[in-house]
Order: sequence, then C-alpha cells, then structure tokens
Amino acid sequence: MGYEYALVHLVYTIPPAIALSLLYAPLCTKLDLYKIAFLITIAVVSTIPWDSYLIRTKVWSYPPDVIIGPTLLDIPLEEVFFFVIQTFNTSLLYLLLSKPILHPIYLVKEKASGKWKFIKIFGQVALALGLKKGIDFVMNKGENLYLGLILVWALPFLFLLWSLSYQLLVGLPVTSTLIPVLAPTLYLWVVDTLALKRGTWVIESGTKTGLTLWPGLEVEEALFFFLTNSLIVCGLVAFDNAVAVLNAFPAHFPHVRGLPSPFQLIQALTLPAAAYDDDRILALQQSVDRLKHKSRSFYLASSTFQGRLRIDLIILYSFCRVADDLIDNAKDVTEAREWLQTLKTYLDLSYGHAEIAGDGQIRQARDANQGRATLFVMQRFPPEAHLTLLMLPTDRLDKEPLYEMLKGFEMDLLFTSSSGPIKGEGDLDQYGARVAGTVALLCIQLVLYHYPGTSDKKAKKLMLAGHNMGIALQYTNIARDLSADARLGRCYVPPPWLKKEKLTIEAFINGLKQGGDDFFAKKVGIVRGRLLDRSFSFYEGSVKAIEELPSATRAPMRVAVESYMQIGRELRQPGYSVKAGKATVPKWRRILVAYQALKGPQT
Ligand SMILES: CC(C)=CCC/C(C)=C/CC/C(C)=C/CC/C(C)=C/[C@@H]1[C@@H](COP(=O)(O)OP(=O)(O)O)[C@]1(C)CC/C=C(\C)CC/C=C(\C)CCC=C(C)C
Repeated sequence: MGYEYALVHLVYTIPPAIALSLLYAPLCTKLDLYKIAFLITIAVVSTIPWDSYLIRTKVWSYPPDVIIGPTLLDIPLEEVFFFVIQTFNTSLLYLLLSKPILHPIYLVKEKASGKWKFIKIFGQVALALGLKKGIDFVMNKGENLYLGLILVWALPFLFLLWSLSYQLLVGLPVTSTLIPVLAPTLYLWVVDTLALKRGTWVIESGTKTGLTLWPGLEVEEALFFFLTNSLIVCGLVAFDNAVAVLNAFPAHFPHVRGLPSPFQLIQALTLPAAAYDDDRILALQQSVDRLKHKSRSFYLASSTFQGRLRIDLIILYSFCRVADDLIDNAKDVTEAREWLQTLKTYLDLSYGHAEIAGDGQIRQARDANQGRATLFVMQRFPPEAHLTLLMLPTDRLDKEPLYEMLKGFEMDLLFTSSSGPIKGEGDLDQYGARVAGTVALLCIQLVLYHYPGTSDKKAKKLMLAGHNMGIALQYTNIARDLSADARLGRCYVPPPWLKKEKLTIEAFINGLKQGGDDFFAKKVGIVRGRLLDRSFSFYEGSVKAIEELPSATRAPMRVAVESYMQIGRELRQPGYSVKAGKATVPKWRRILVAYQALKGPQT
C-alpha cells in the first residue's frame, strides 16, 4: 500500500478541477451539469472493461506500493477516479471556452452530394484506416500491442462521434475544439512523464514500441491522452450538436425540455442534415453577426442566456436594430417616414390574424396573412433584412410594444436645428419608454414564455420594473451619445436643463459638433451628469425586480442590464475611454462586470 498515485491526484488533477470549478461556477447551468454527468458516465462505463483487460493481461501494471489498495475489476480506485477527473477537467475547459458560441449557426443543410458529404466520408475513411491498423497491431501482439489496444478502443467511438457531428467539429472555432483537446493533453503529458519516471504506473516492456515523444514520455501514453481528450471533446460537441438541432428547428421538435432526454438527443443527432431549415440557420447567422458588430454589451449578455430564449432574444435584437437602422440611415426625412410606414405595414400584416376573429377561420386567415407578410417583406425590404423580419417570433410577442417602438423612432424624425420633440423631462421619459421600455417588455415577454409559471400579478410587476429599466438604459445611451446625436442634428436633452446652463439647443449641438472650449465642456459634463442621475434613479427603482424573474434568467438579465449600465458608470469617471466617438467600456472590465453580475446581485 502507498499513496504515490493518490498524490498525483492531489498535486496535479484536483487543483485544476477546483480552479476550473470556481471559475466556471457562475456560468454553470443545469444543462452543463447534465452534460458533464452524461460524459463522465459514458467515460467510466466505456473505459473500465478496456482498462481492466489491460491490467489483467499485464499490458500495464501498478506497483502495489504506489496505490492505496481497493480496486474495481482489478482497476485501482485512483485510476477510476482518474477517468472521472480527466473528463471533468476537460469538460469544464470546453464549456468555458464554448460559452460565447451559439451552436445552431454552425449547422449546415446538406445536399445529396457536395463538400460536406466528402468531408464526412474523408474523416470516416481516415478513422477506419486507423482502426484497421490497430486491429493488425492487436492481432500481431508483440511490441505494438498496447498501441493497437488504444486504437481499437478509441477509434470506433471517434468514428461514431465524427459521423454524428462532423459539421460542428469542422465548423466550430478552434477555441472550442482543438484548444480543449490540446491544452489538457499537453498538461497530462507532463504529469505522465513525471509519473512514469517515478514508476507510479508501468507499461510492460514486451507490449510497447519503446518510442518516446520526449525523454520519459512513451508514444502510447501520449496517444492515449490525446485520444481520450479528443473523445471527451467530441462527445461534448455531439451533445451540443444535438441541443443545437433541438433548439434551432421547432418545426421538427416543437417541444423541447430544459434537459432533453437521451432519446431526444439521439433523435436530434440522427435528423438528416438535408432536413435542416437553412433559412432559419441563415437568419440566426445574420442576427448573431449584427449583434456582435453592433452591441458589445448585448452580445456578451446574450451568451449567458440559454436555449430557445437566447435565439429569440438575438432575433428580437436583430429586428430592433434593422428597424432603427433603416430609419436612421435613410437619406432624408421623407425616406425615413417611408420606412416607418413600411415597417408598420409589415406589423399590420404579421399581426393581421388577430383582427380576424372567428373560430375555424383563424388558422386559415393567419396562414393567408403570413403569406402576404412574406411577400411584402421580400418586395419591400433590403435582402439583408428579409430573414430577420420573417423569423421575428410574433406568436410570442405582443404587437403593442412593437408599434410603440415605431412611434419612438418617429420622434427621432421631428428634430430641427433649433427644436425637437423633447420639450421637457416628461417627453424624454416618454421617448425612453417608447424606444427602450418597449424593448424591455418584449424581452420579459419572451422570458415568461420560455419559463412559464409566473403569476399574472408578478408578471405585471416585472413588466413595470422592466419598462423603467429600459428607460434607465436609454438615459445612459443618450448620455453616451451626446456628440454622435449632435452630428445627426439631434438633441435629446430637455431644453429647460440646457437653459439652466445658459445654452440653447442650437448652441449645444454646434458646441458638441465643433468641440467647444473648457467652459462648454464643463456644461456638457453637468448635463451628462444629470442624464446619468436620472438613468440611475430609474435603475435603482427597478433593479431588485430582476431577482423575481424565473430563476434561470436572473443572472443573464443582470448581465444584460449591468453591462449596459457600466457605460454610465464609466461616463462618470474622468478620462473615460472613447472608441469611434463613443464612450466605451474596456473589454476586460466588461467581462469582469458580467462575471460579477453572474455571481449575484450587486450589494
Ligand atoms: C441579451 C440580448 C441579446 C438582449 C437583446 C436586447 C434587445 C432586444 C435590444 C434591442 C436593442 C435595439 C437595437 C433597440 C432599438 C432602440 C434602441 C436603439 C434602444 C437602445 C438600445 C441600445 O442598443 P444598441 O444596439 O444601440 O447598443 P449600443 O448602445 O450600441 O451598445 C437601448 C439602450 C435600449 C435597450 C433596452 C433593453 C435591452 C431593455 C433592458 C431591460 C430589460 C432587459 C428588462 C430587465 C428586467 C427587469 C425585471 C428589471
């Protein structure tokens, strides 16, 4: 009896497990725990018979004075624990690095022949050839035996996983495929070198090639760790592939539970890629791209939401952004008004079915209207907006906030060089309510749809708080964009506030456009401070309500709100950093704020 092997765990495998657990804890979801448990079960069940065979046939052994004693099918408990901890560590690294990824955008609808069929077959042939080699090594026994046993055990699993999820394995960024394989592999190579040198475990000399990757590291051991980490990562990718299919295609899978059953996972993985809805995939790709490039705060926040709620929020963002941009980027007010009208007609058509009451006819009328809405979108909107408009989940969003948002955009068209729609604080509150309070209502509606069970009374309370939180964010947005808005000829600051600083709208806009002197800058600082005070007063009044949202959505909502409000906090610091004319939160601080928000409410 000895503690050598146990010490390897104590020094090399348990500390990274603790560090990764602490780091990942705030990001961890029930689905993540399910994934890890699933992977560990498969890893242990599939490795035990193989490892037991190796020990019983004396391919490798453990000197009795390095292990504590208890065994399972001749495998020392330390070794069984190794399967668990390695799977745990590699899984956590994978999950951490994959958090920002929305997996459905990497799915590809396949044609009967084409690039993807070739890629799939190429991988399968390579793995089959490796397996054939392994079988030869095993049959011939001798010094290639251990190498052969590793190949014969690992490659059939890899073949299966590749066949099921080659699209994601090829398409995903290397940060969520290669890196979680290579980083732990390299680490375990070093640990193994030390263990073999110390004789913690021994490969018998008659069954190994004798080749080393570096002094002290047998090639068999190197290959073993590479393949086991590959199996773990491929298993996780296959799991994510299944969840991506379940979440992306409601037409195939109308009802998806938070924790899909193994049967549903297999159903999703075996859905032929030719049956994927490529319009939906493209809509998601375009929406994620838009979100990534237009809003750093919401892009970061979106990665903390899960499943179909995450998808719906991203499409909602994309819709709001498309609508806002169509109006903001119009060449003149006349064109902007035309876009407003076009957007209203789109909503009229999309929600038209609600007007047509009458039992059996509702469905028919809805289909007819959807057809007309689709045609209208194709004819009247630019191509890059089509899919976002067509995928907007109108069946789970009330129409009123959407129309109200358009009214807010209409207010943007009322600005002249010396006046605008904002005459006082009340108008600015109303503007914020229209362009941002509405967005909050829509977000909360999606939350309550995907996580049902909130009472009507509570829902109303949440809506009110969310609405005010939207206004808070809009005040911060205005405080940040004073100069950018001035360049567009817009001043959202209530004139009485300007008057107090002895400024007119015209003077304020011109000063911002031209830079202004220190005296002017001071006045801008005072006005900005007032906007931020109002922003934080709305924020303070609503922030507690986040903790009353369905539990799985609290932390992500905190991230969305806090990441944006951080802009306001930065603006209050002298010398805040500015990018492309806008105050910005440095990336590392944004991540830190999001991380803190995930951990719990601010005290
Ligand atoms: C996580 C995720 C993907 C969320 C999506 C949120 C969403 C749908 C945002 C729409 C944004 C948008 C383009 C709206 C058009 C009108 C507009 C410009 C509003 C301003 C947003 C700023 O967006 P922008 O793209 O310009 O971002 P940058 O400034 O460039 O970074 C607004 C400031 C309004 C945004 C308002 C919200 C997201 C509502 C916030 C409130 C909640 C989520 C409710 C919180 C819940 C409780 C109970 C308090």
